Amino acid sequence: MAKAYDHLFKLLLIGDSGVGKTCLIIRFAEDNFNHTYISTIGIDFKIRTVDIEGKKIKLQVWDTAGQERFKTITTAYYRGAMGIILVYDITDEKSFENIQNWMKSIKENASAGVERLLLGNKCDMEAKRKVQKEQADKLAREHGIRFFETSAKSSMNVDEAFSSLARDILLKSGKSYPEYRKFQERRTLIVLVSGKQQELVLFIQ
Ligand SMILES: Nc1nc2c(ncn2[C@@H]2O[C@H](COP(=O)(O)OP(=O)(O)OP(=O)(O)O)[C@@H](O)[C@H]2O)c(=O)[nH]1
Repeated sequence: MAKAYDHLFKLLLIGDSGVGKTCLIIRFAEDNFNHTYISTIGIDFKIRTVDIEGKKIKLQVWDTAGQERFKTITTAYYRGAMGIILVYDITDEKSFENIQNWMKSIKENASAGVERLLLGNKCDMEAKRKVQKEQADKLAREHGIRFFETSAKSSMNVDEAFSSLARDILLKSGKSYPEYRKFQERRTLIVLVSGKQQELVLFIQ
């Protein structure tokens, strides 16, 4: 039987508790929204397949708990992610300041070369805005990553954000390893060669 997708990309959402990570994933995967706040315990994932550049991309989107007490569990999932979405809440300045710490956590725990994306969520709450778009634009430019303001409630920019990350991963994998495009999945392992850390990339058919 033919495979239902051409590529499988694993994405991960991180950011402070309550910024809307779960709601963004539910909006993206199920086109739904709920006002009730149930804090994520540990980790969970949802799946949606999207069409990008004529390819079927299956996105496995992992949702992490923002609470500090789950940090050991959640950082263990960074290594397997090909794309990491950093989320803050535009009405919560602290969640924006903490993006620097989440960036640090990526550096310490994720694979080198992981694609990153910055999202300022809850942009439907303009009256309560605390973080200006220009501040986040500047931060994203400093880190060389894309930035969107989103609303899981109104669905503004949600599909666009996930698709742009998937497109960047697709382009990157095609550029770096053009002869391996036909393979379905890419896994990166960190191995020690003569005491030095090296990336070993496996292509799975
Ligand atoms: N107005 C508005 N509210 C939102 C939006 N996204 C999420 N919320 C609300 O914010 C609260 C927290 O959302 P969650 O998605 O559970 O937050 P989280 O980041 O997953 O939180 P943790 O699981 O604790 O890390 C809920 O009450 C949501 O209804 C949005 O775009 N706009």
